[in-house]
Amino acid sequence: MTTRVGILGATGAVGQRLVQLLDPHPEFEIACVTASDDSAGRPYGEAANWRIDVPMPDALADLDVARTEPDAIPDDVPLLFSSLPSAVGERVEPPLCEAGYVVSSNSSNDRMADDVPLTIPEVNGDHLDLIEVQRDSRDWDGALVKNPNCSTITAVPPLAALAEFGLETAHVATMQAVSGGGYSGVTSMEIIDNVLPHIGGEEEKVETEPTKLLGEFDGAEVKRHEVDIAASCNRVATVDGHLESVWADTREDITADDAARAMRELPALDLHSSPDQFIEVFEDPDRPQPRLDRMVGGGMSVAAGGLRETTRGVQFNCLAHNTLRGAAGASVLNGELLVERGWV
Ligand SMILES: NC(=O)C1=CN([C@@H]2O[C@H](COP(=O)(O)OP(=O)(O)OC[C@H]3O[C@@H](n4cnc5c(N)ncnc54)[C@H](OP(=O)(O)O)[C@@H]3O)[C@@H](O)[C@H]2O)C=CC1
Ligand SMILES: N[C@@H](CC(=O)OP(=O)(O)O)C(=O)O
Repeated sequence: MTTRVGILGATGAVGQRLVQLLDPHPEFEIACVTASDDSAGRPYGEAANWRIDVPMPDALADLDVARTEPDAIPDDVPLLFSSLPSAVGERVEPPLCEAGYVVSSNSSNDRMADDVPLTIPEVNGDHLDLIEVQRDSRDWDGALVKNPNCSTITAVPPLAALAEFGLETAHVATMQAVSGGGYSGVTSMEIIDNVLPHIGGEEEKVETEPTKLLGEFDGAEVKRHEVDIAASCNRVATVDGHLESVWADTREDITADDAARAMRELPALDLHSSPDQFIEVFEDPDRPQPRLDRMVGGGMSVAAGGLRETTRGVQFNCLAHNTLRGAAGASVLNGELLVERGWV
């Protein structure tokens, strides 16, 4: 049996990726797409300025875009995937949850709220049980679940693998693709022949979101992990795929081989969008690279490489496709887990 789903912000960069992933999905059926009032009432094929490298699904082109509010969304669509600007998400997601919809959201609003699960299914899928606490405290029939920032999603899986060695601190320097800023986020005059050494708010997210993701849920709250993270976030002239250099310090002695083994052994899940190998570890020191490796595991694996020992731990590079594993794919995976665990 398929679950009817809606996509909020379906005309945007991440929304189009959601359409790409959900249209052929065997467990979900796209029943509703929403966007701003400028797009509402128009067929999706006309409202969406389609820019990804697969054709727009025929079935979507004639579907009318709905307004992004509870009254405009059919009652028999229990699960909504949200890729709205965060200020819009902050305003519209809670009323939708109150109205009974389960919202799997990419947007950064409410990620760090104590009663909102922030999940990467392979790392902390058990945090979904926080929905019980959320429903009690907010008196909602629906639920709000978030996936992390795309740079956070890239660094956290390898760090989760290193947790067994007593992860104490991490320094992260990102090289982020232009698609992370959305279609009109970075102009060609800004980025060609250039690197932009600042992405507003990104460093704070990379420094704080991992403490929640790597934290322990005790049935009532998530006890934050004590890892101390410092980040420097940079925009580079790649289209897709965030590459990051990470220095991780551990309490216990660790070799590069120990780290590679721990990363390779972090289990994948058996969900439709799960890659076979969650972290793909490269031996070749000049991999992973964005153009060559962003599609490992269908764009859903995290790639790591360049592992070497330092005086206090290990250094490595890691990479994930920012609009697949880092955004739309992350939300779809959360949606699959929500259904599997009976929250939808
Ligand atoms: N790009 C990326 O790699 C990542 C993005 N994200 C997050 O995902 C979200 C979407 O990003 P992205 O797709 O790049 O953004 P876009 O600007 O490309 O798309 C925004 C979407 O939201 C809709 N929208 C805008 N304003 C409103 C409104 N007032 N009411 C209802 N709908 C509205 C737009 O509709 P319309 O077309 O009608 O304007 C469009 O569908 C953001 O929160 C972003 O931070 C997260 C991780 C990675
Ligand atoms: N800021 C990220 C993308 C993004 O939208 O992040 P967030 O989901 O935290 O707002 C980037 O530019 O690559």
